[in-house]
Amino acid sequence: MNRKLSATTGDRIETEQSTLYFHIETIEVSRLSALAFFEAGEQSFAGQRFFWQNREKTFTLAGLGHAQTISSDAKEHRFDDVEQQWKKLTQNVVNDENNIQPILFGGFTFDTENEVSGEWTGFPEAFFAVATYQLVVKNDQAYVSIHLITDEENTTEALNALRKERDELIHTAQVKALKKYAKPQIKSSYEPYKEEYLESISKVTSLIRQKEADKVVIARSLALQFEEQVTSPNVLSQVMMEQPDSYLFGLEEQGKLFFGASPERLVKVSDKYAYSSCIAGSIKRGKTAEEDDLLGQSLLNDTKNLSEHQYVVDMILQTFKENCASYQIPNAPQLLKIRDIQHLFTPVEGPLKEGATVLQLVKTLHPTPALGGVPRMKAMQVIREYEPLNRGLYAAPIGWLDAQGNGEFAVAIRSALLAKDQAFLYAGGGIVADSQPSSEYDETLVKFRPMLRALGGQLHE
Ligand SMILES: C=C(O[C@H]1C=CC=C(C(=O)O)[C@@H]1O)C(=O)O
Ligand SMILES: [Mg+2]
Repeated sequence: MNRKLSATTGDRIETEQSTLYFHIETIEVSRLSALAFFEAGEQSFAGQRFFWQNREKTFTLAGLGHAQTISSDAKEHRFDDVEQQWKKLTQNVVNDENNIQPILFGGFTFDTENEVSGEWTGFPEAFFAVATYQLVVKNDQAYVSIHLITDEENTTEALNALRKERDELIHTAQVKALKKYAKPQIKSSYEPYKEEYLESISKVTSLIRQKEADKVVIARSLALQFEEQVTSPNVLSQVMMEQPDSYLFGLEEQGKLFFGASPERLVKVSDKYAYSSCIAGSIKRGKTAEEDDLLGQSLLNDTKNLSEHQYVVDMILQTFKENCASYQIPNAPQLLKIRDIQHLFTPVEGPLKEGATVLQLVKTLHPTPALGGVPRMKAMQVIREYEPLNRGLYAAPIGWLDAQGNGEFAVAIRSALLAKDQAFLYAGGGIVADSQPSSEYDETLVKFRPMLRALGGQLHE
């Protein structure tokens, strides 16, 4: 039985031009798979959906349709712009008894100065949405909210139509459940600018040896052509089955799906307490438990990887020192093992100072030296000069926030852009003074694996 939890009569939103009303109605639903709900929107909402699950699998979010979108092309001010627009929209939204409230989900681009055209052309520098139908699954409870933002005062008819559609979506998700998808069939694949990439690693390494920068992350892409168009629920269901220890995300925009399985938290804020993770330095998984352990031990003692890692720790720690009343950080990295790769990992946490918000932390942290480099501005210039790629949303913050100041952003790595019958996969690595082109190339192959497997690719050793 679905239980009605709460409904608002329409919170007023005063803007310069008009008065808007934000209607929210939430029901609790027994048994609902978030991915089946996402799939139920295939007919009516393809292109206007999102999906998110945290690493711990304790919070899952699916959104169908756009009650409102917030986008920004305000360059480096895009973080503030999104924050202000969201504050305005939720100025009168109050918390309901189960702490279910409207969520804003979306992502930022990696670099607003990148003008390389290609698969990302048309994407705004920040793109966020409040779903018309929002599903939140937490503590094993599922909640579906209707969001209606309108300037009409009389909304009885519109709300009734939305309720009817909501019930159909829930019914479809519960009765049909999730399809068993066959893996996509790849017709061909190629590695754009492979030679340029290898050359860029040598050049960037020599720049670093000449002390022009300390560390720069260089990325590349892998392009796939499929036999047929591939759908969003198909790839998300593959990723969900195959990548249990990662953040899972999918965001539809411009007729494409940006999706991935990232191990890396940029920042989480929960009840004014902040968490981040320093993740940099990598080695493959072993074929046996013994080999895996040996590889892990060698990573923990490898000077090149430890130096890649330390730049990230120093920068994130600095941000926590500035924004938190106190902080906690272990004094040596530990191993983070995910299906295809092991990383050096150092968690950081602390209570936020007054006035620090999740989006302000995202703004300050992006890009960490795990994705950009040190010094930040110099590294960005080097990336623009040597990387023939537009990263789009790859390596950038993706996640959600609510009106109460809670939220979580992952770094969108181990990710790909699905464009109908094509996909573009992205991977990079931290270049430091003693980097070698061939081993950096091999590291990107390992980092392509999660998305390549989900997309039906052959995984070579
Ligand atoms: C840039 C990526 O990974 C970063 C995160 C963890 C480890 C990294 C490394 O060891 O190079 C990278 O800094 C990527 O996966 O595309
Ligand atoms: Mg590396």
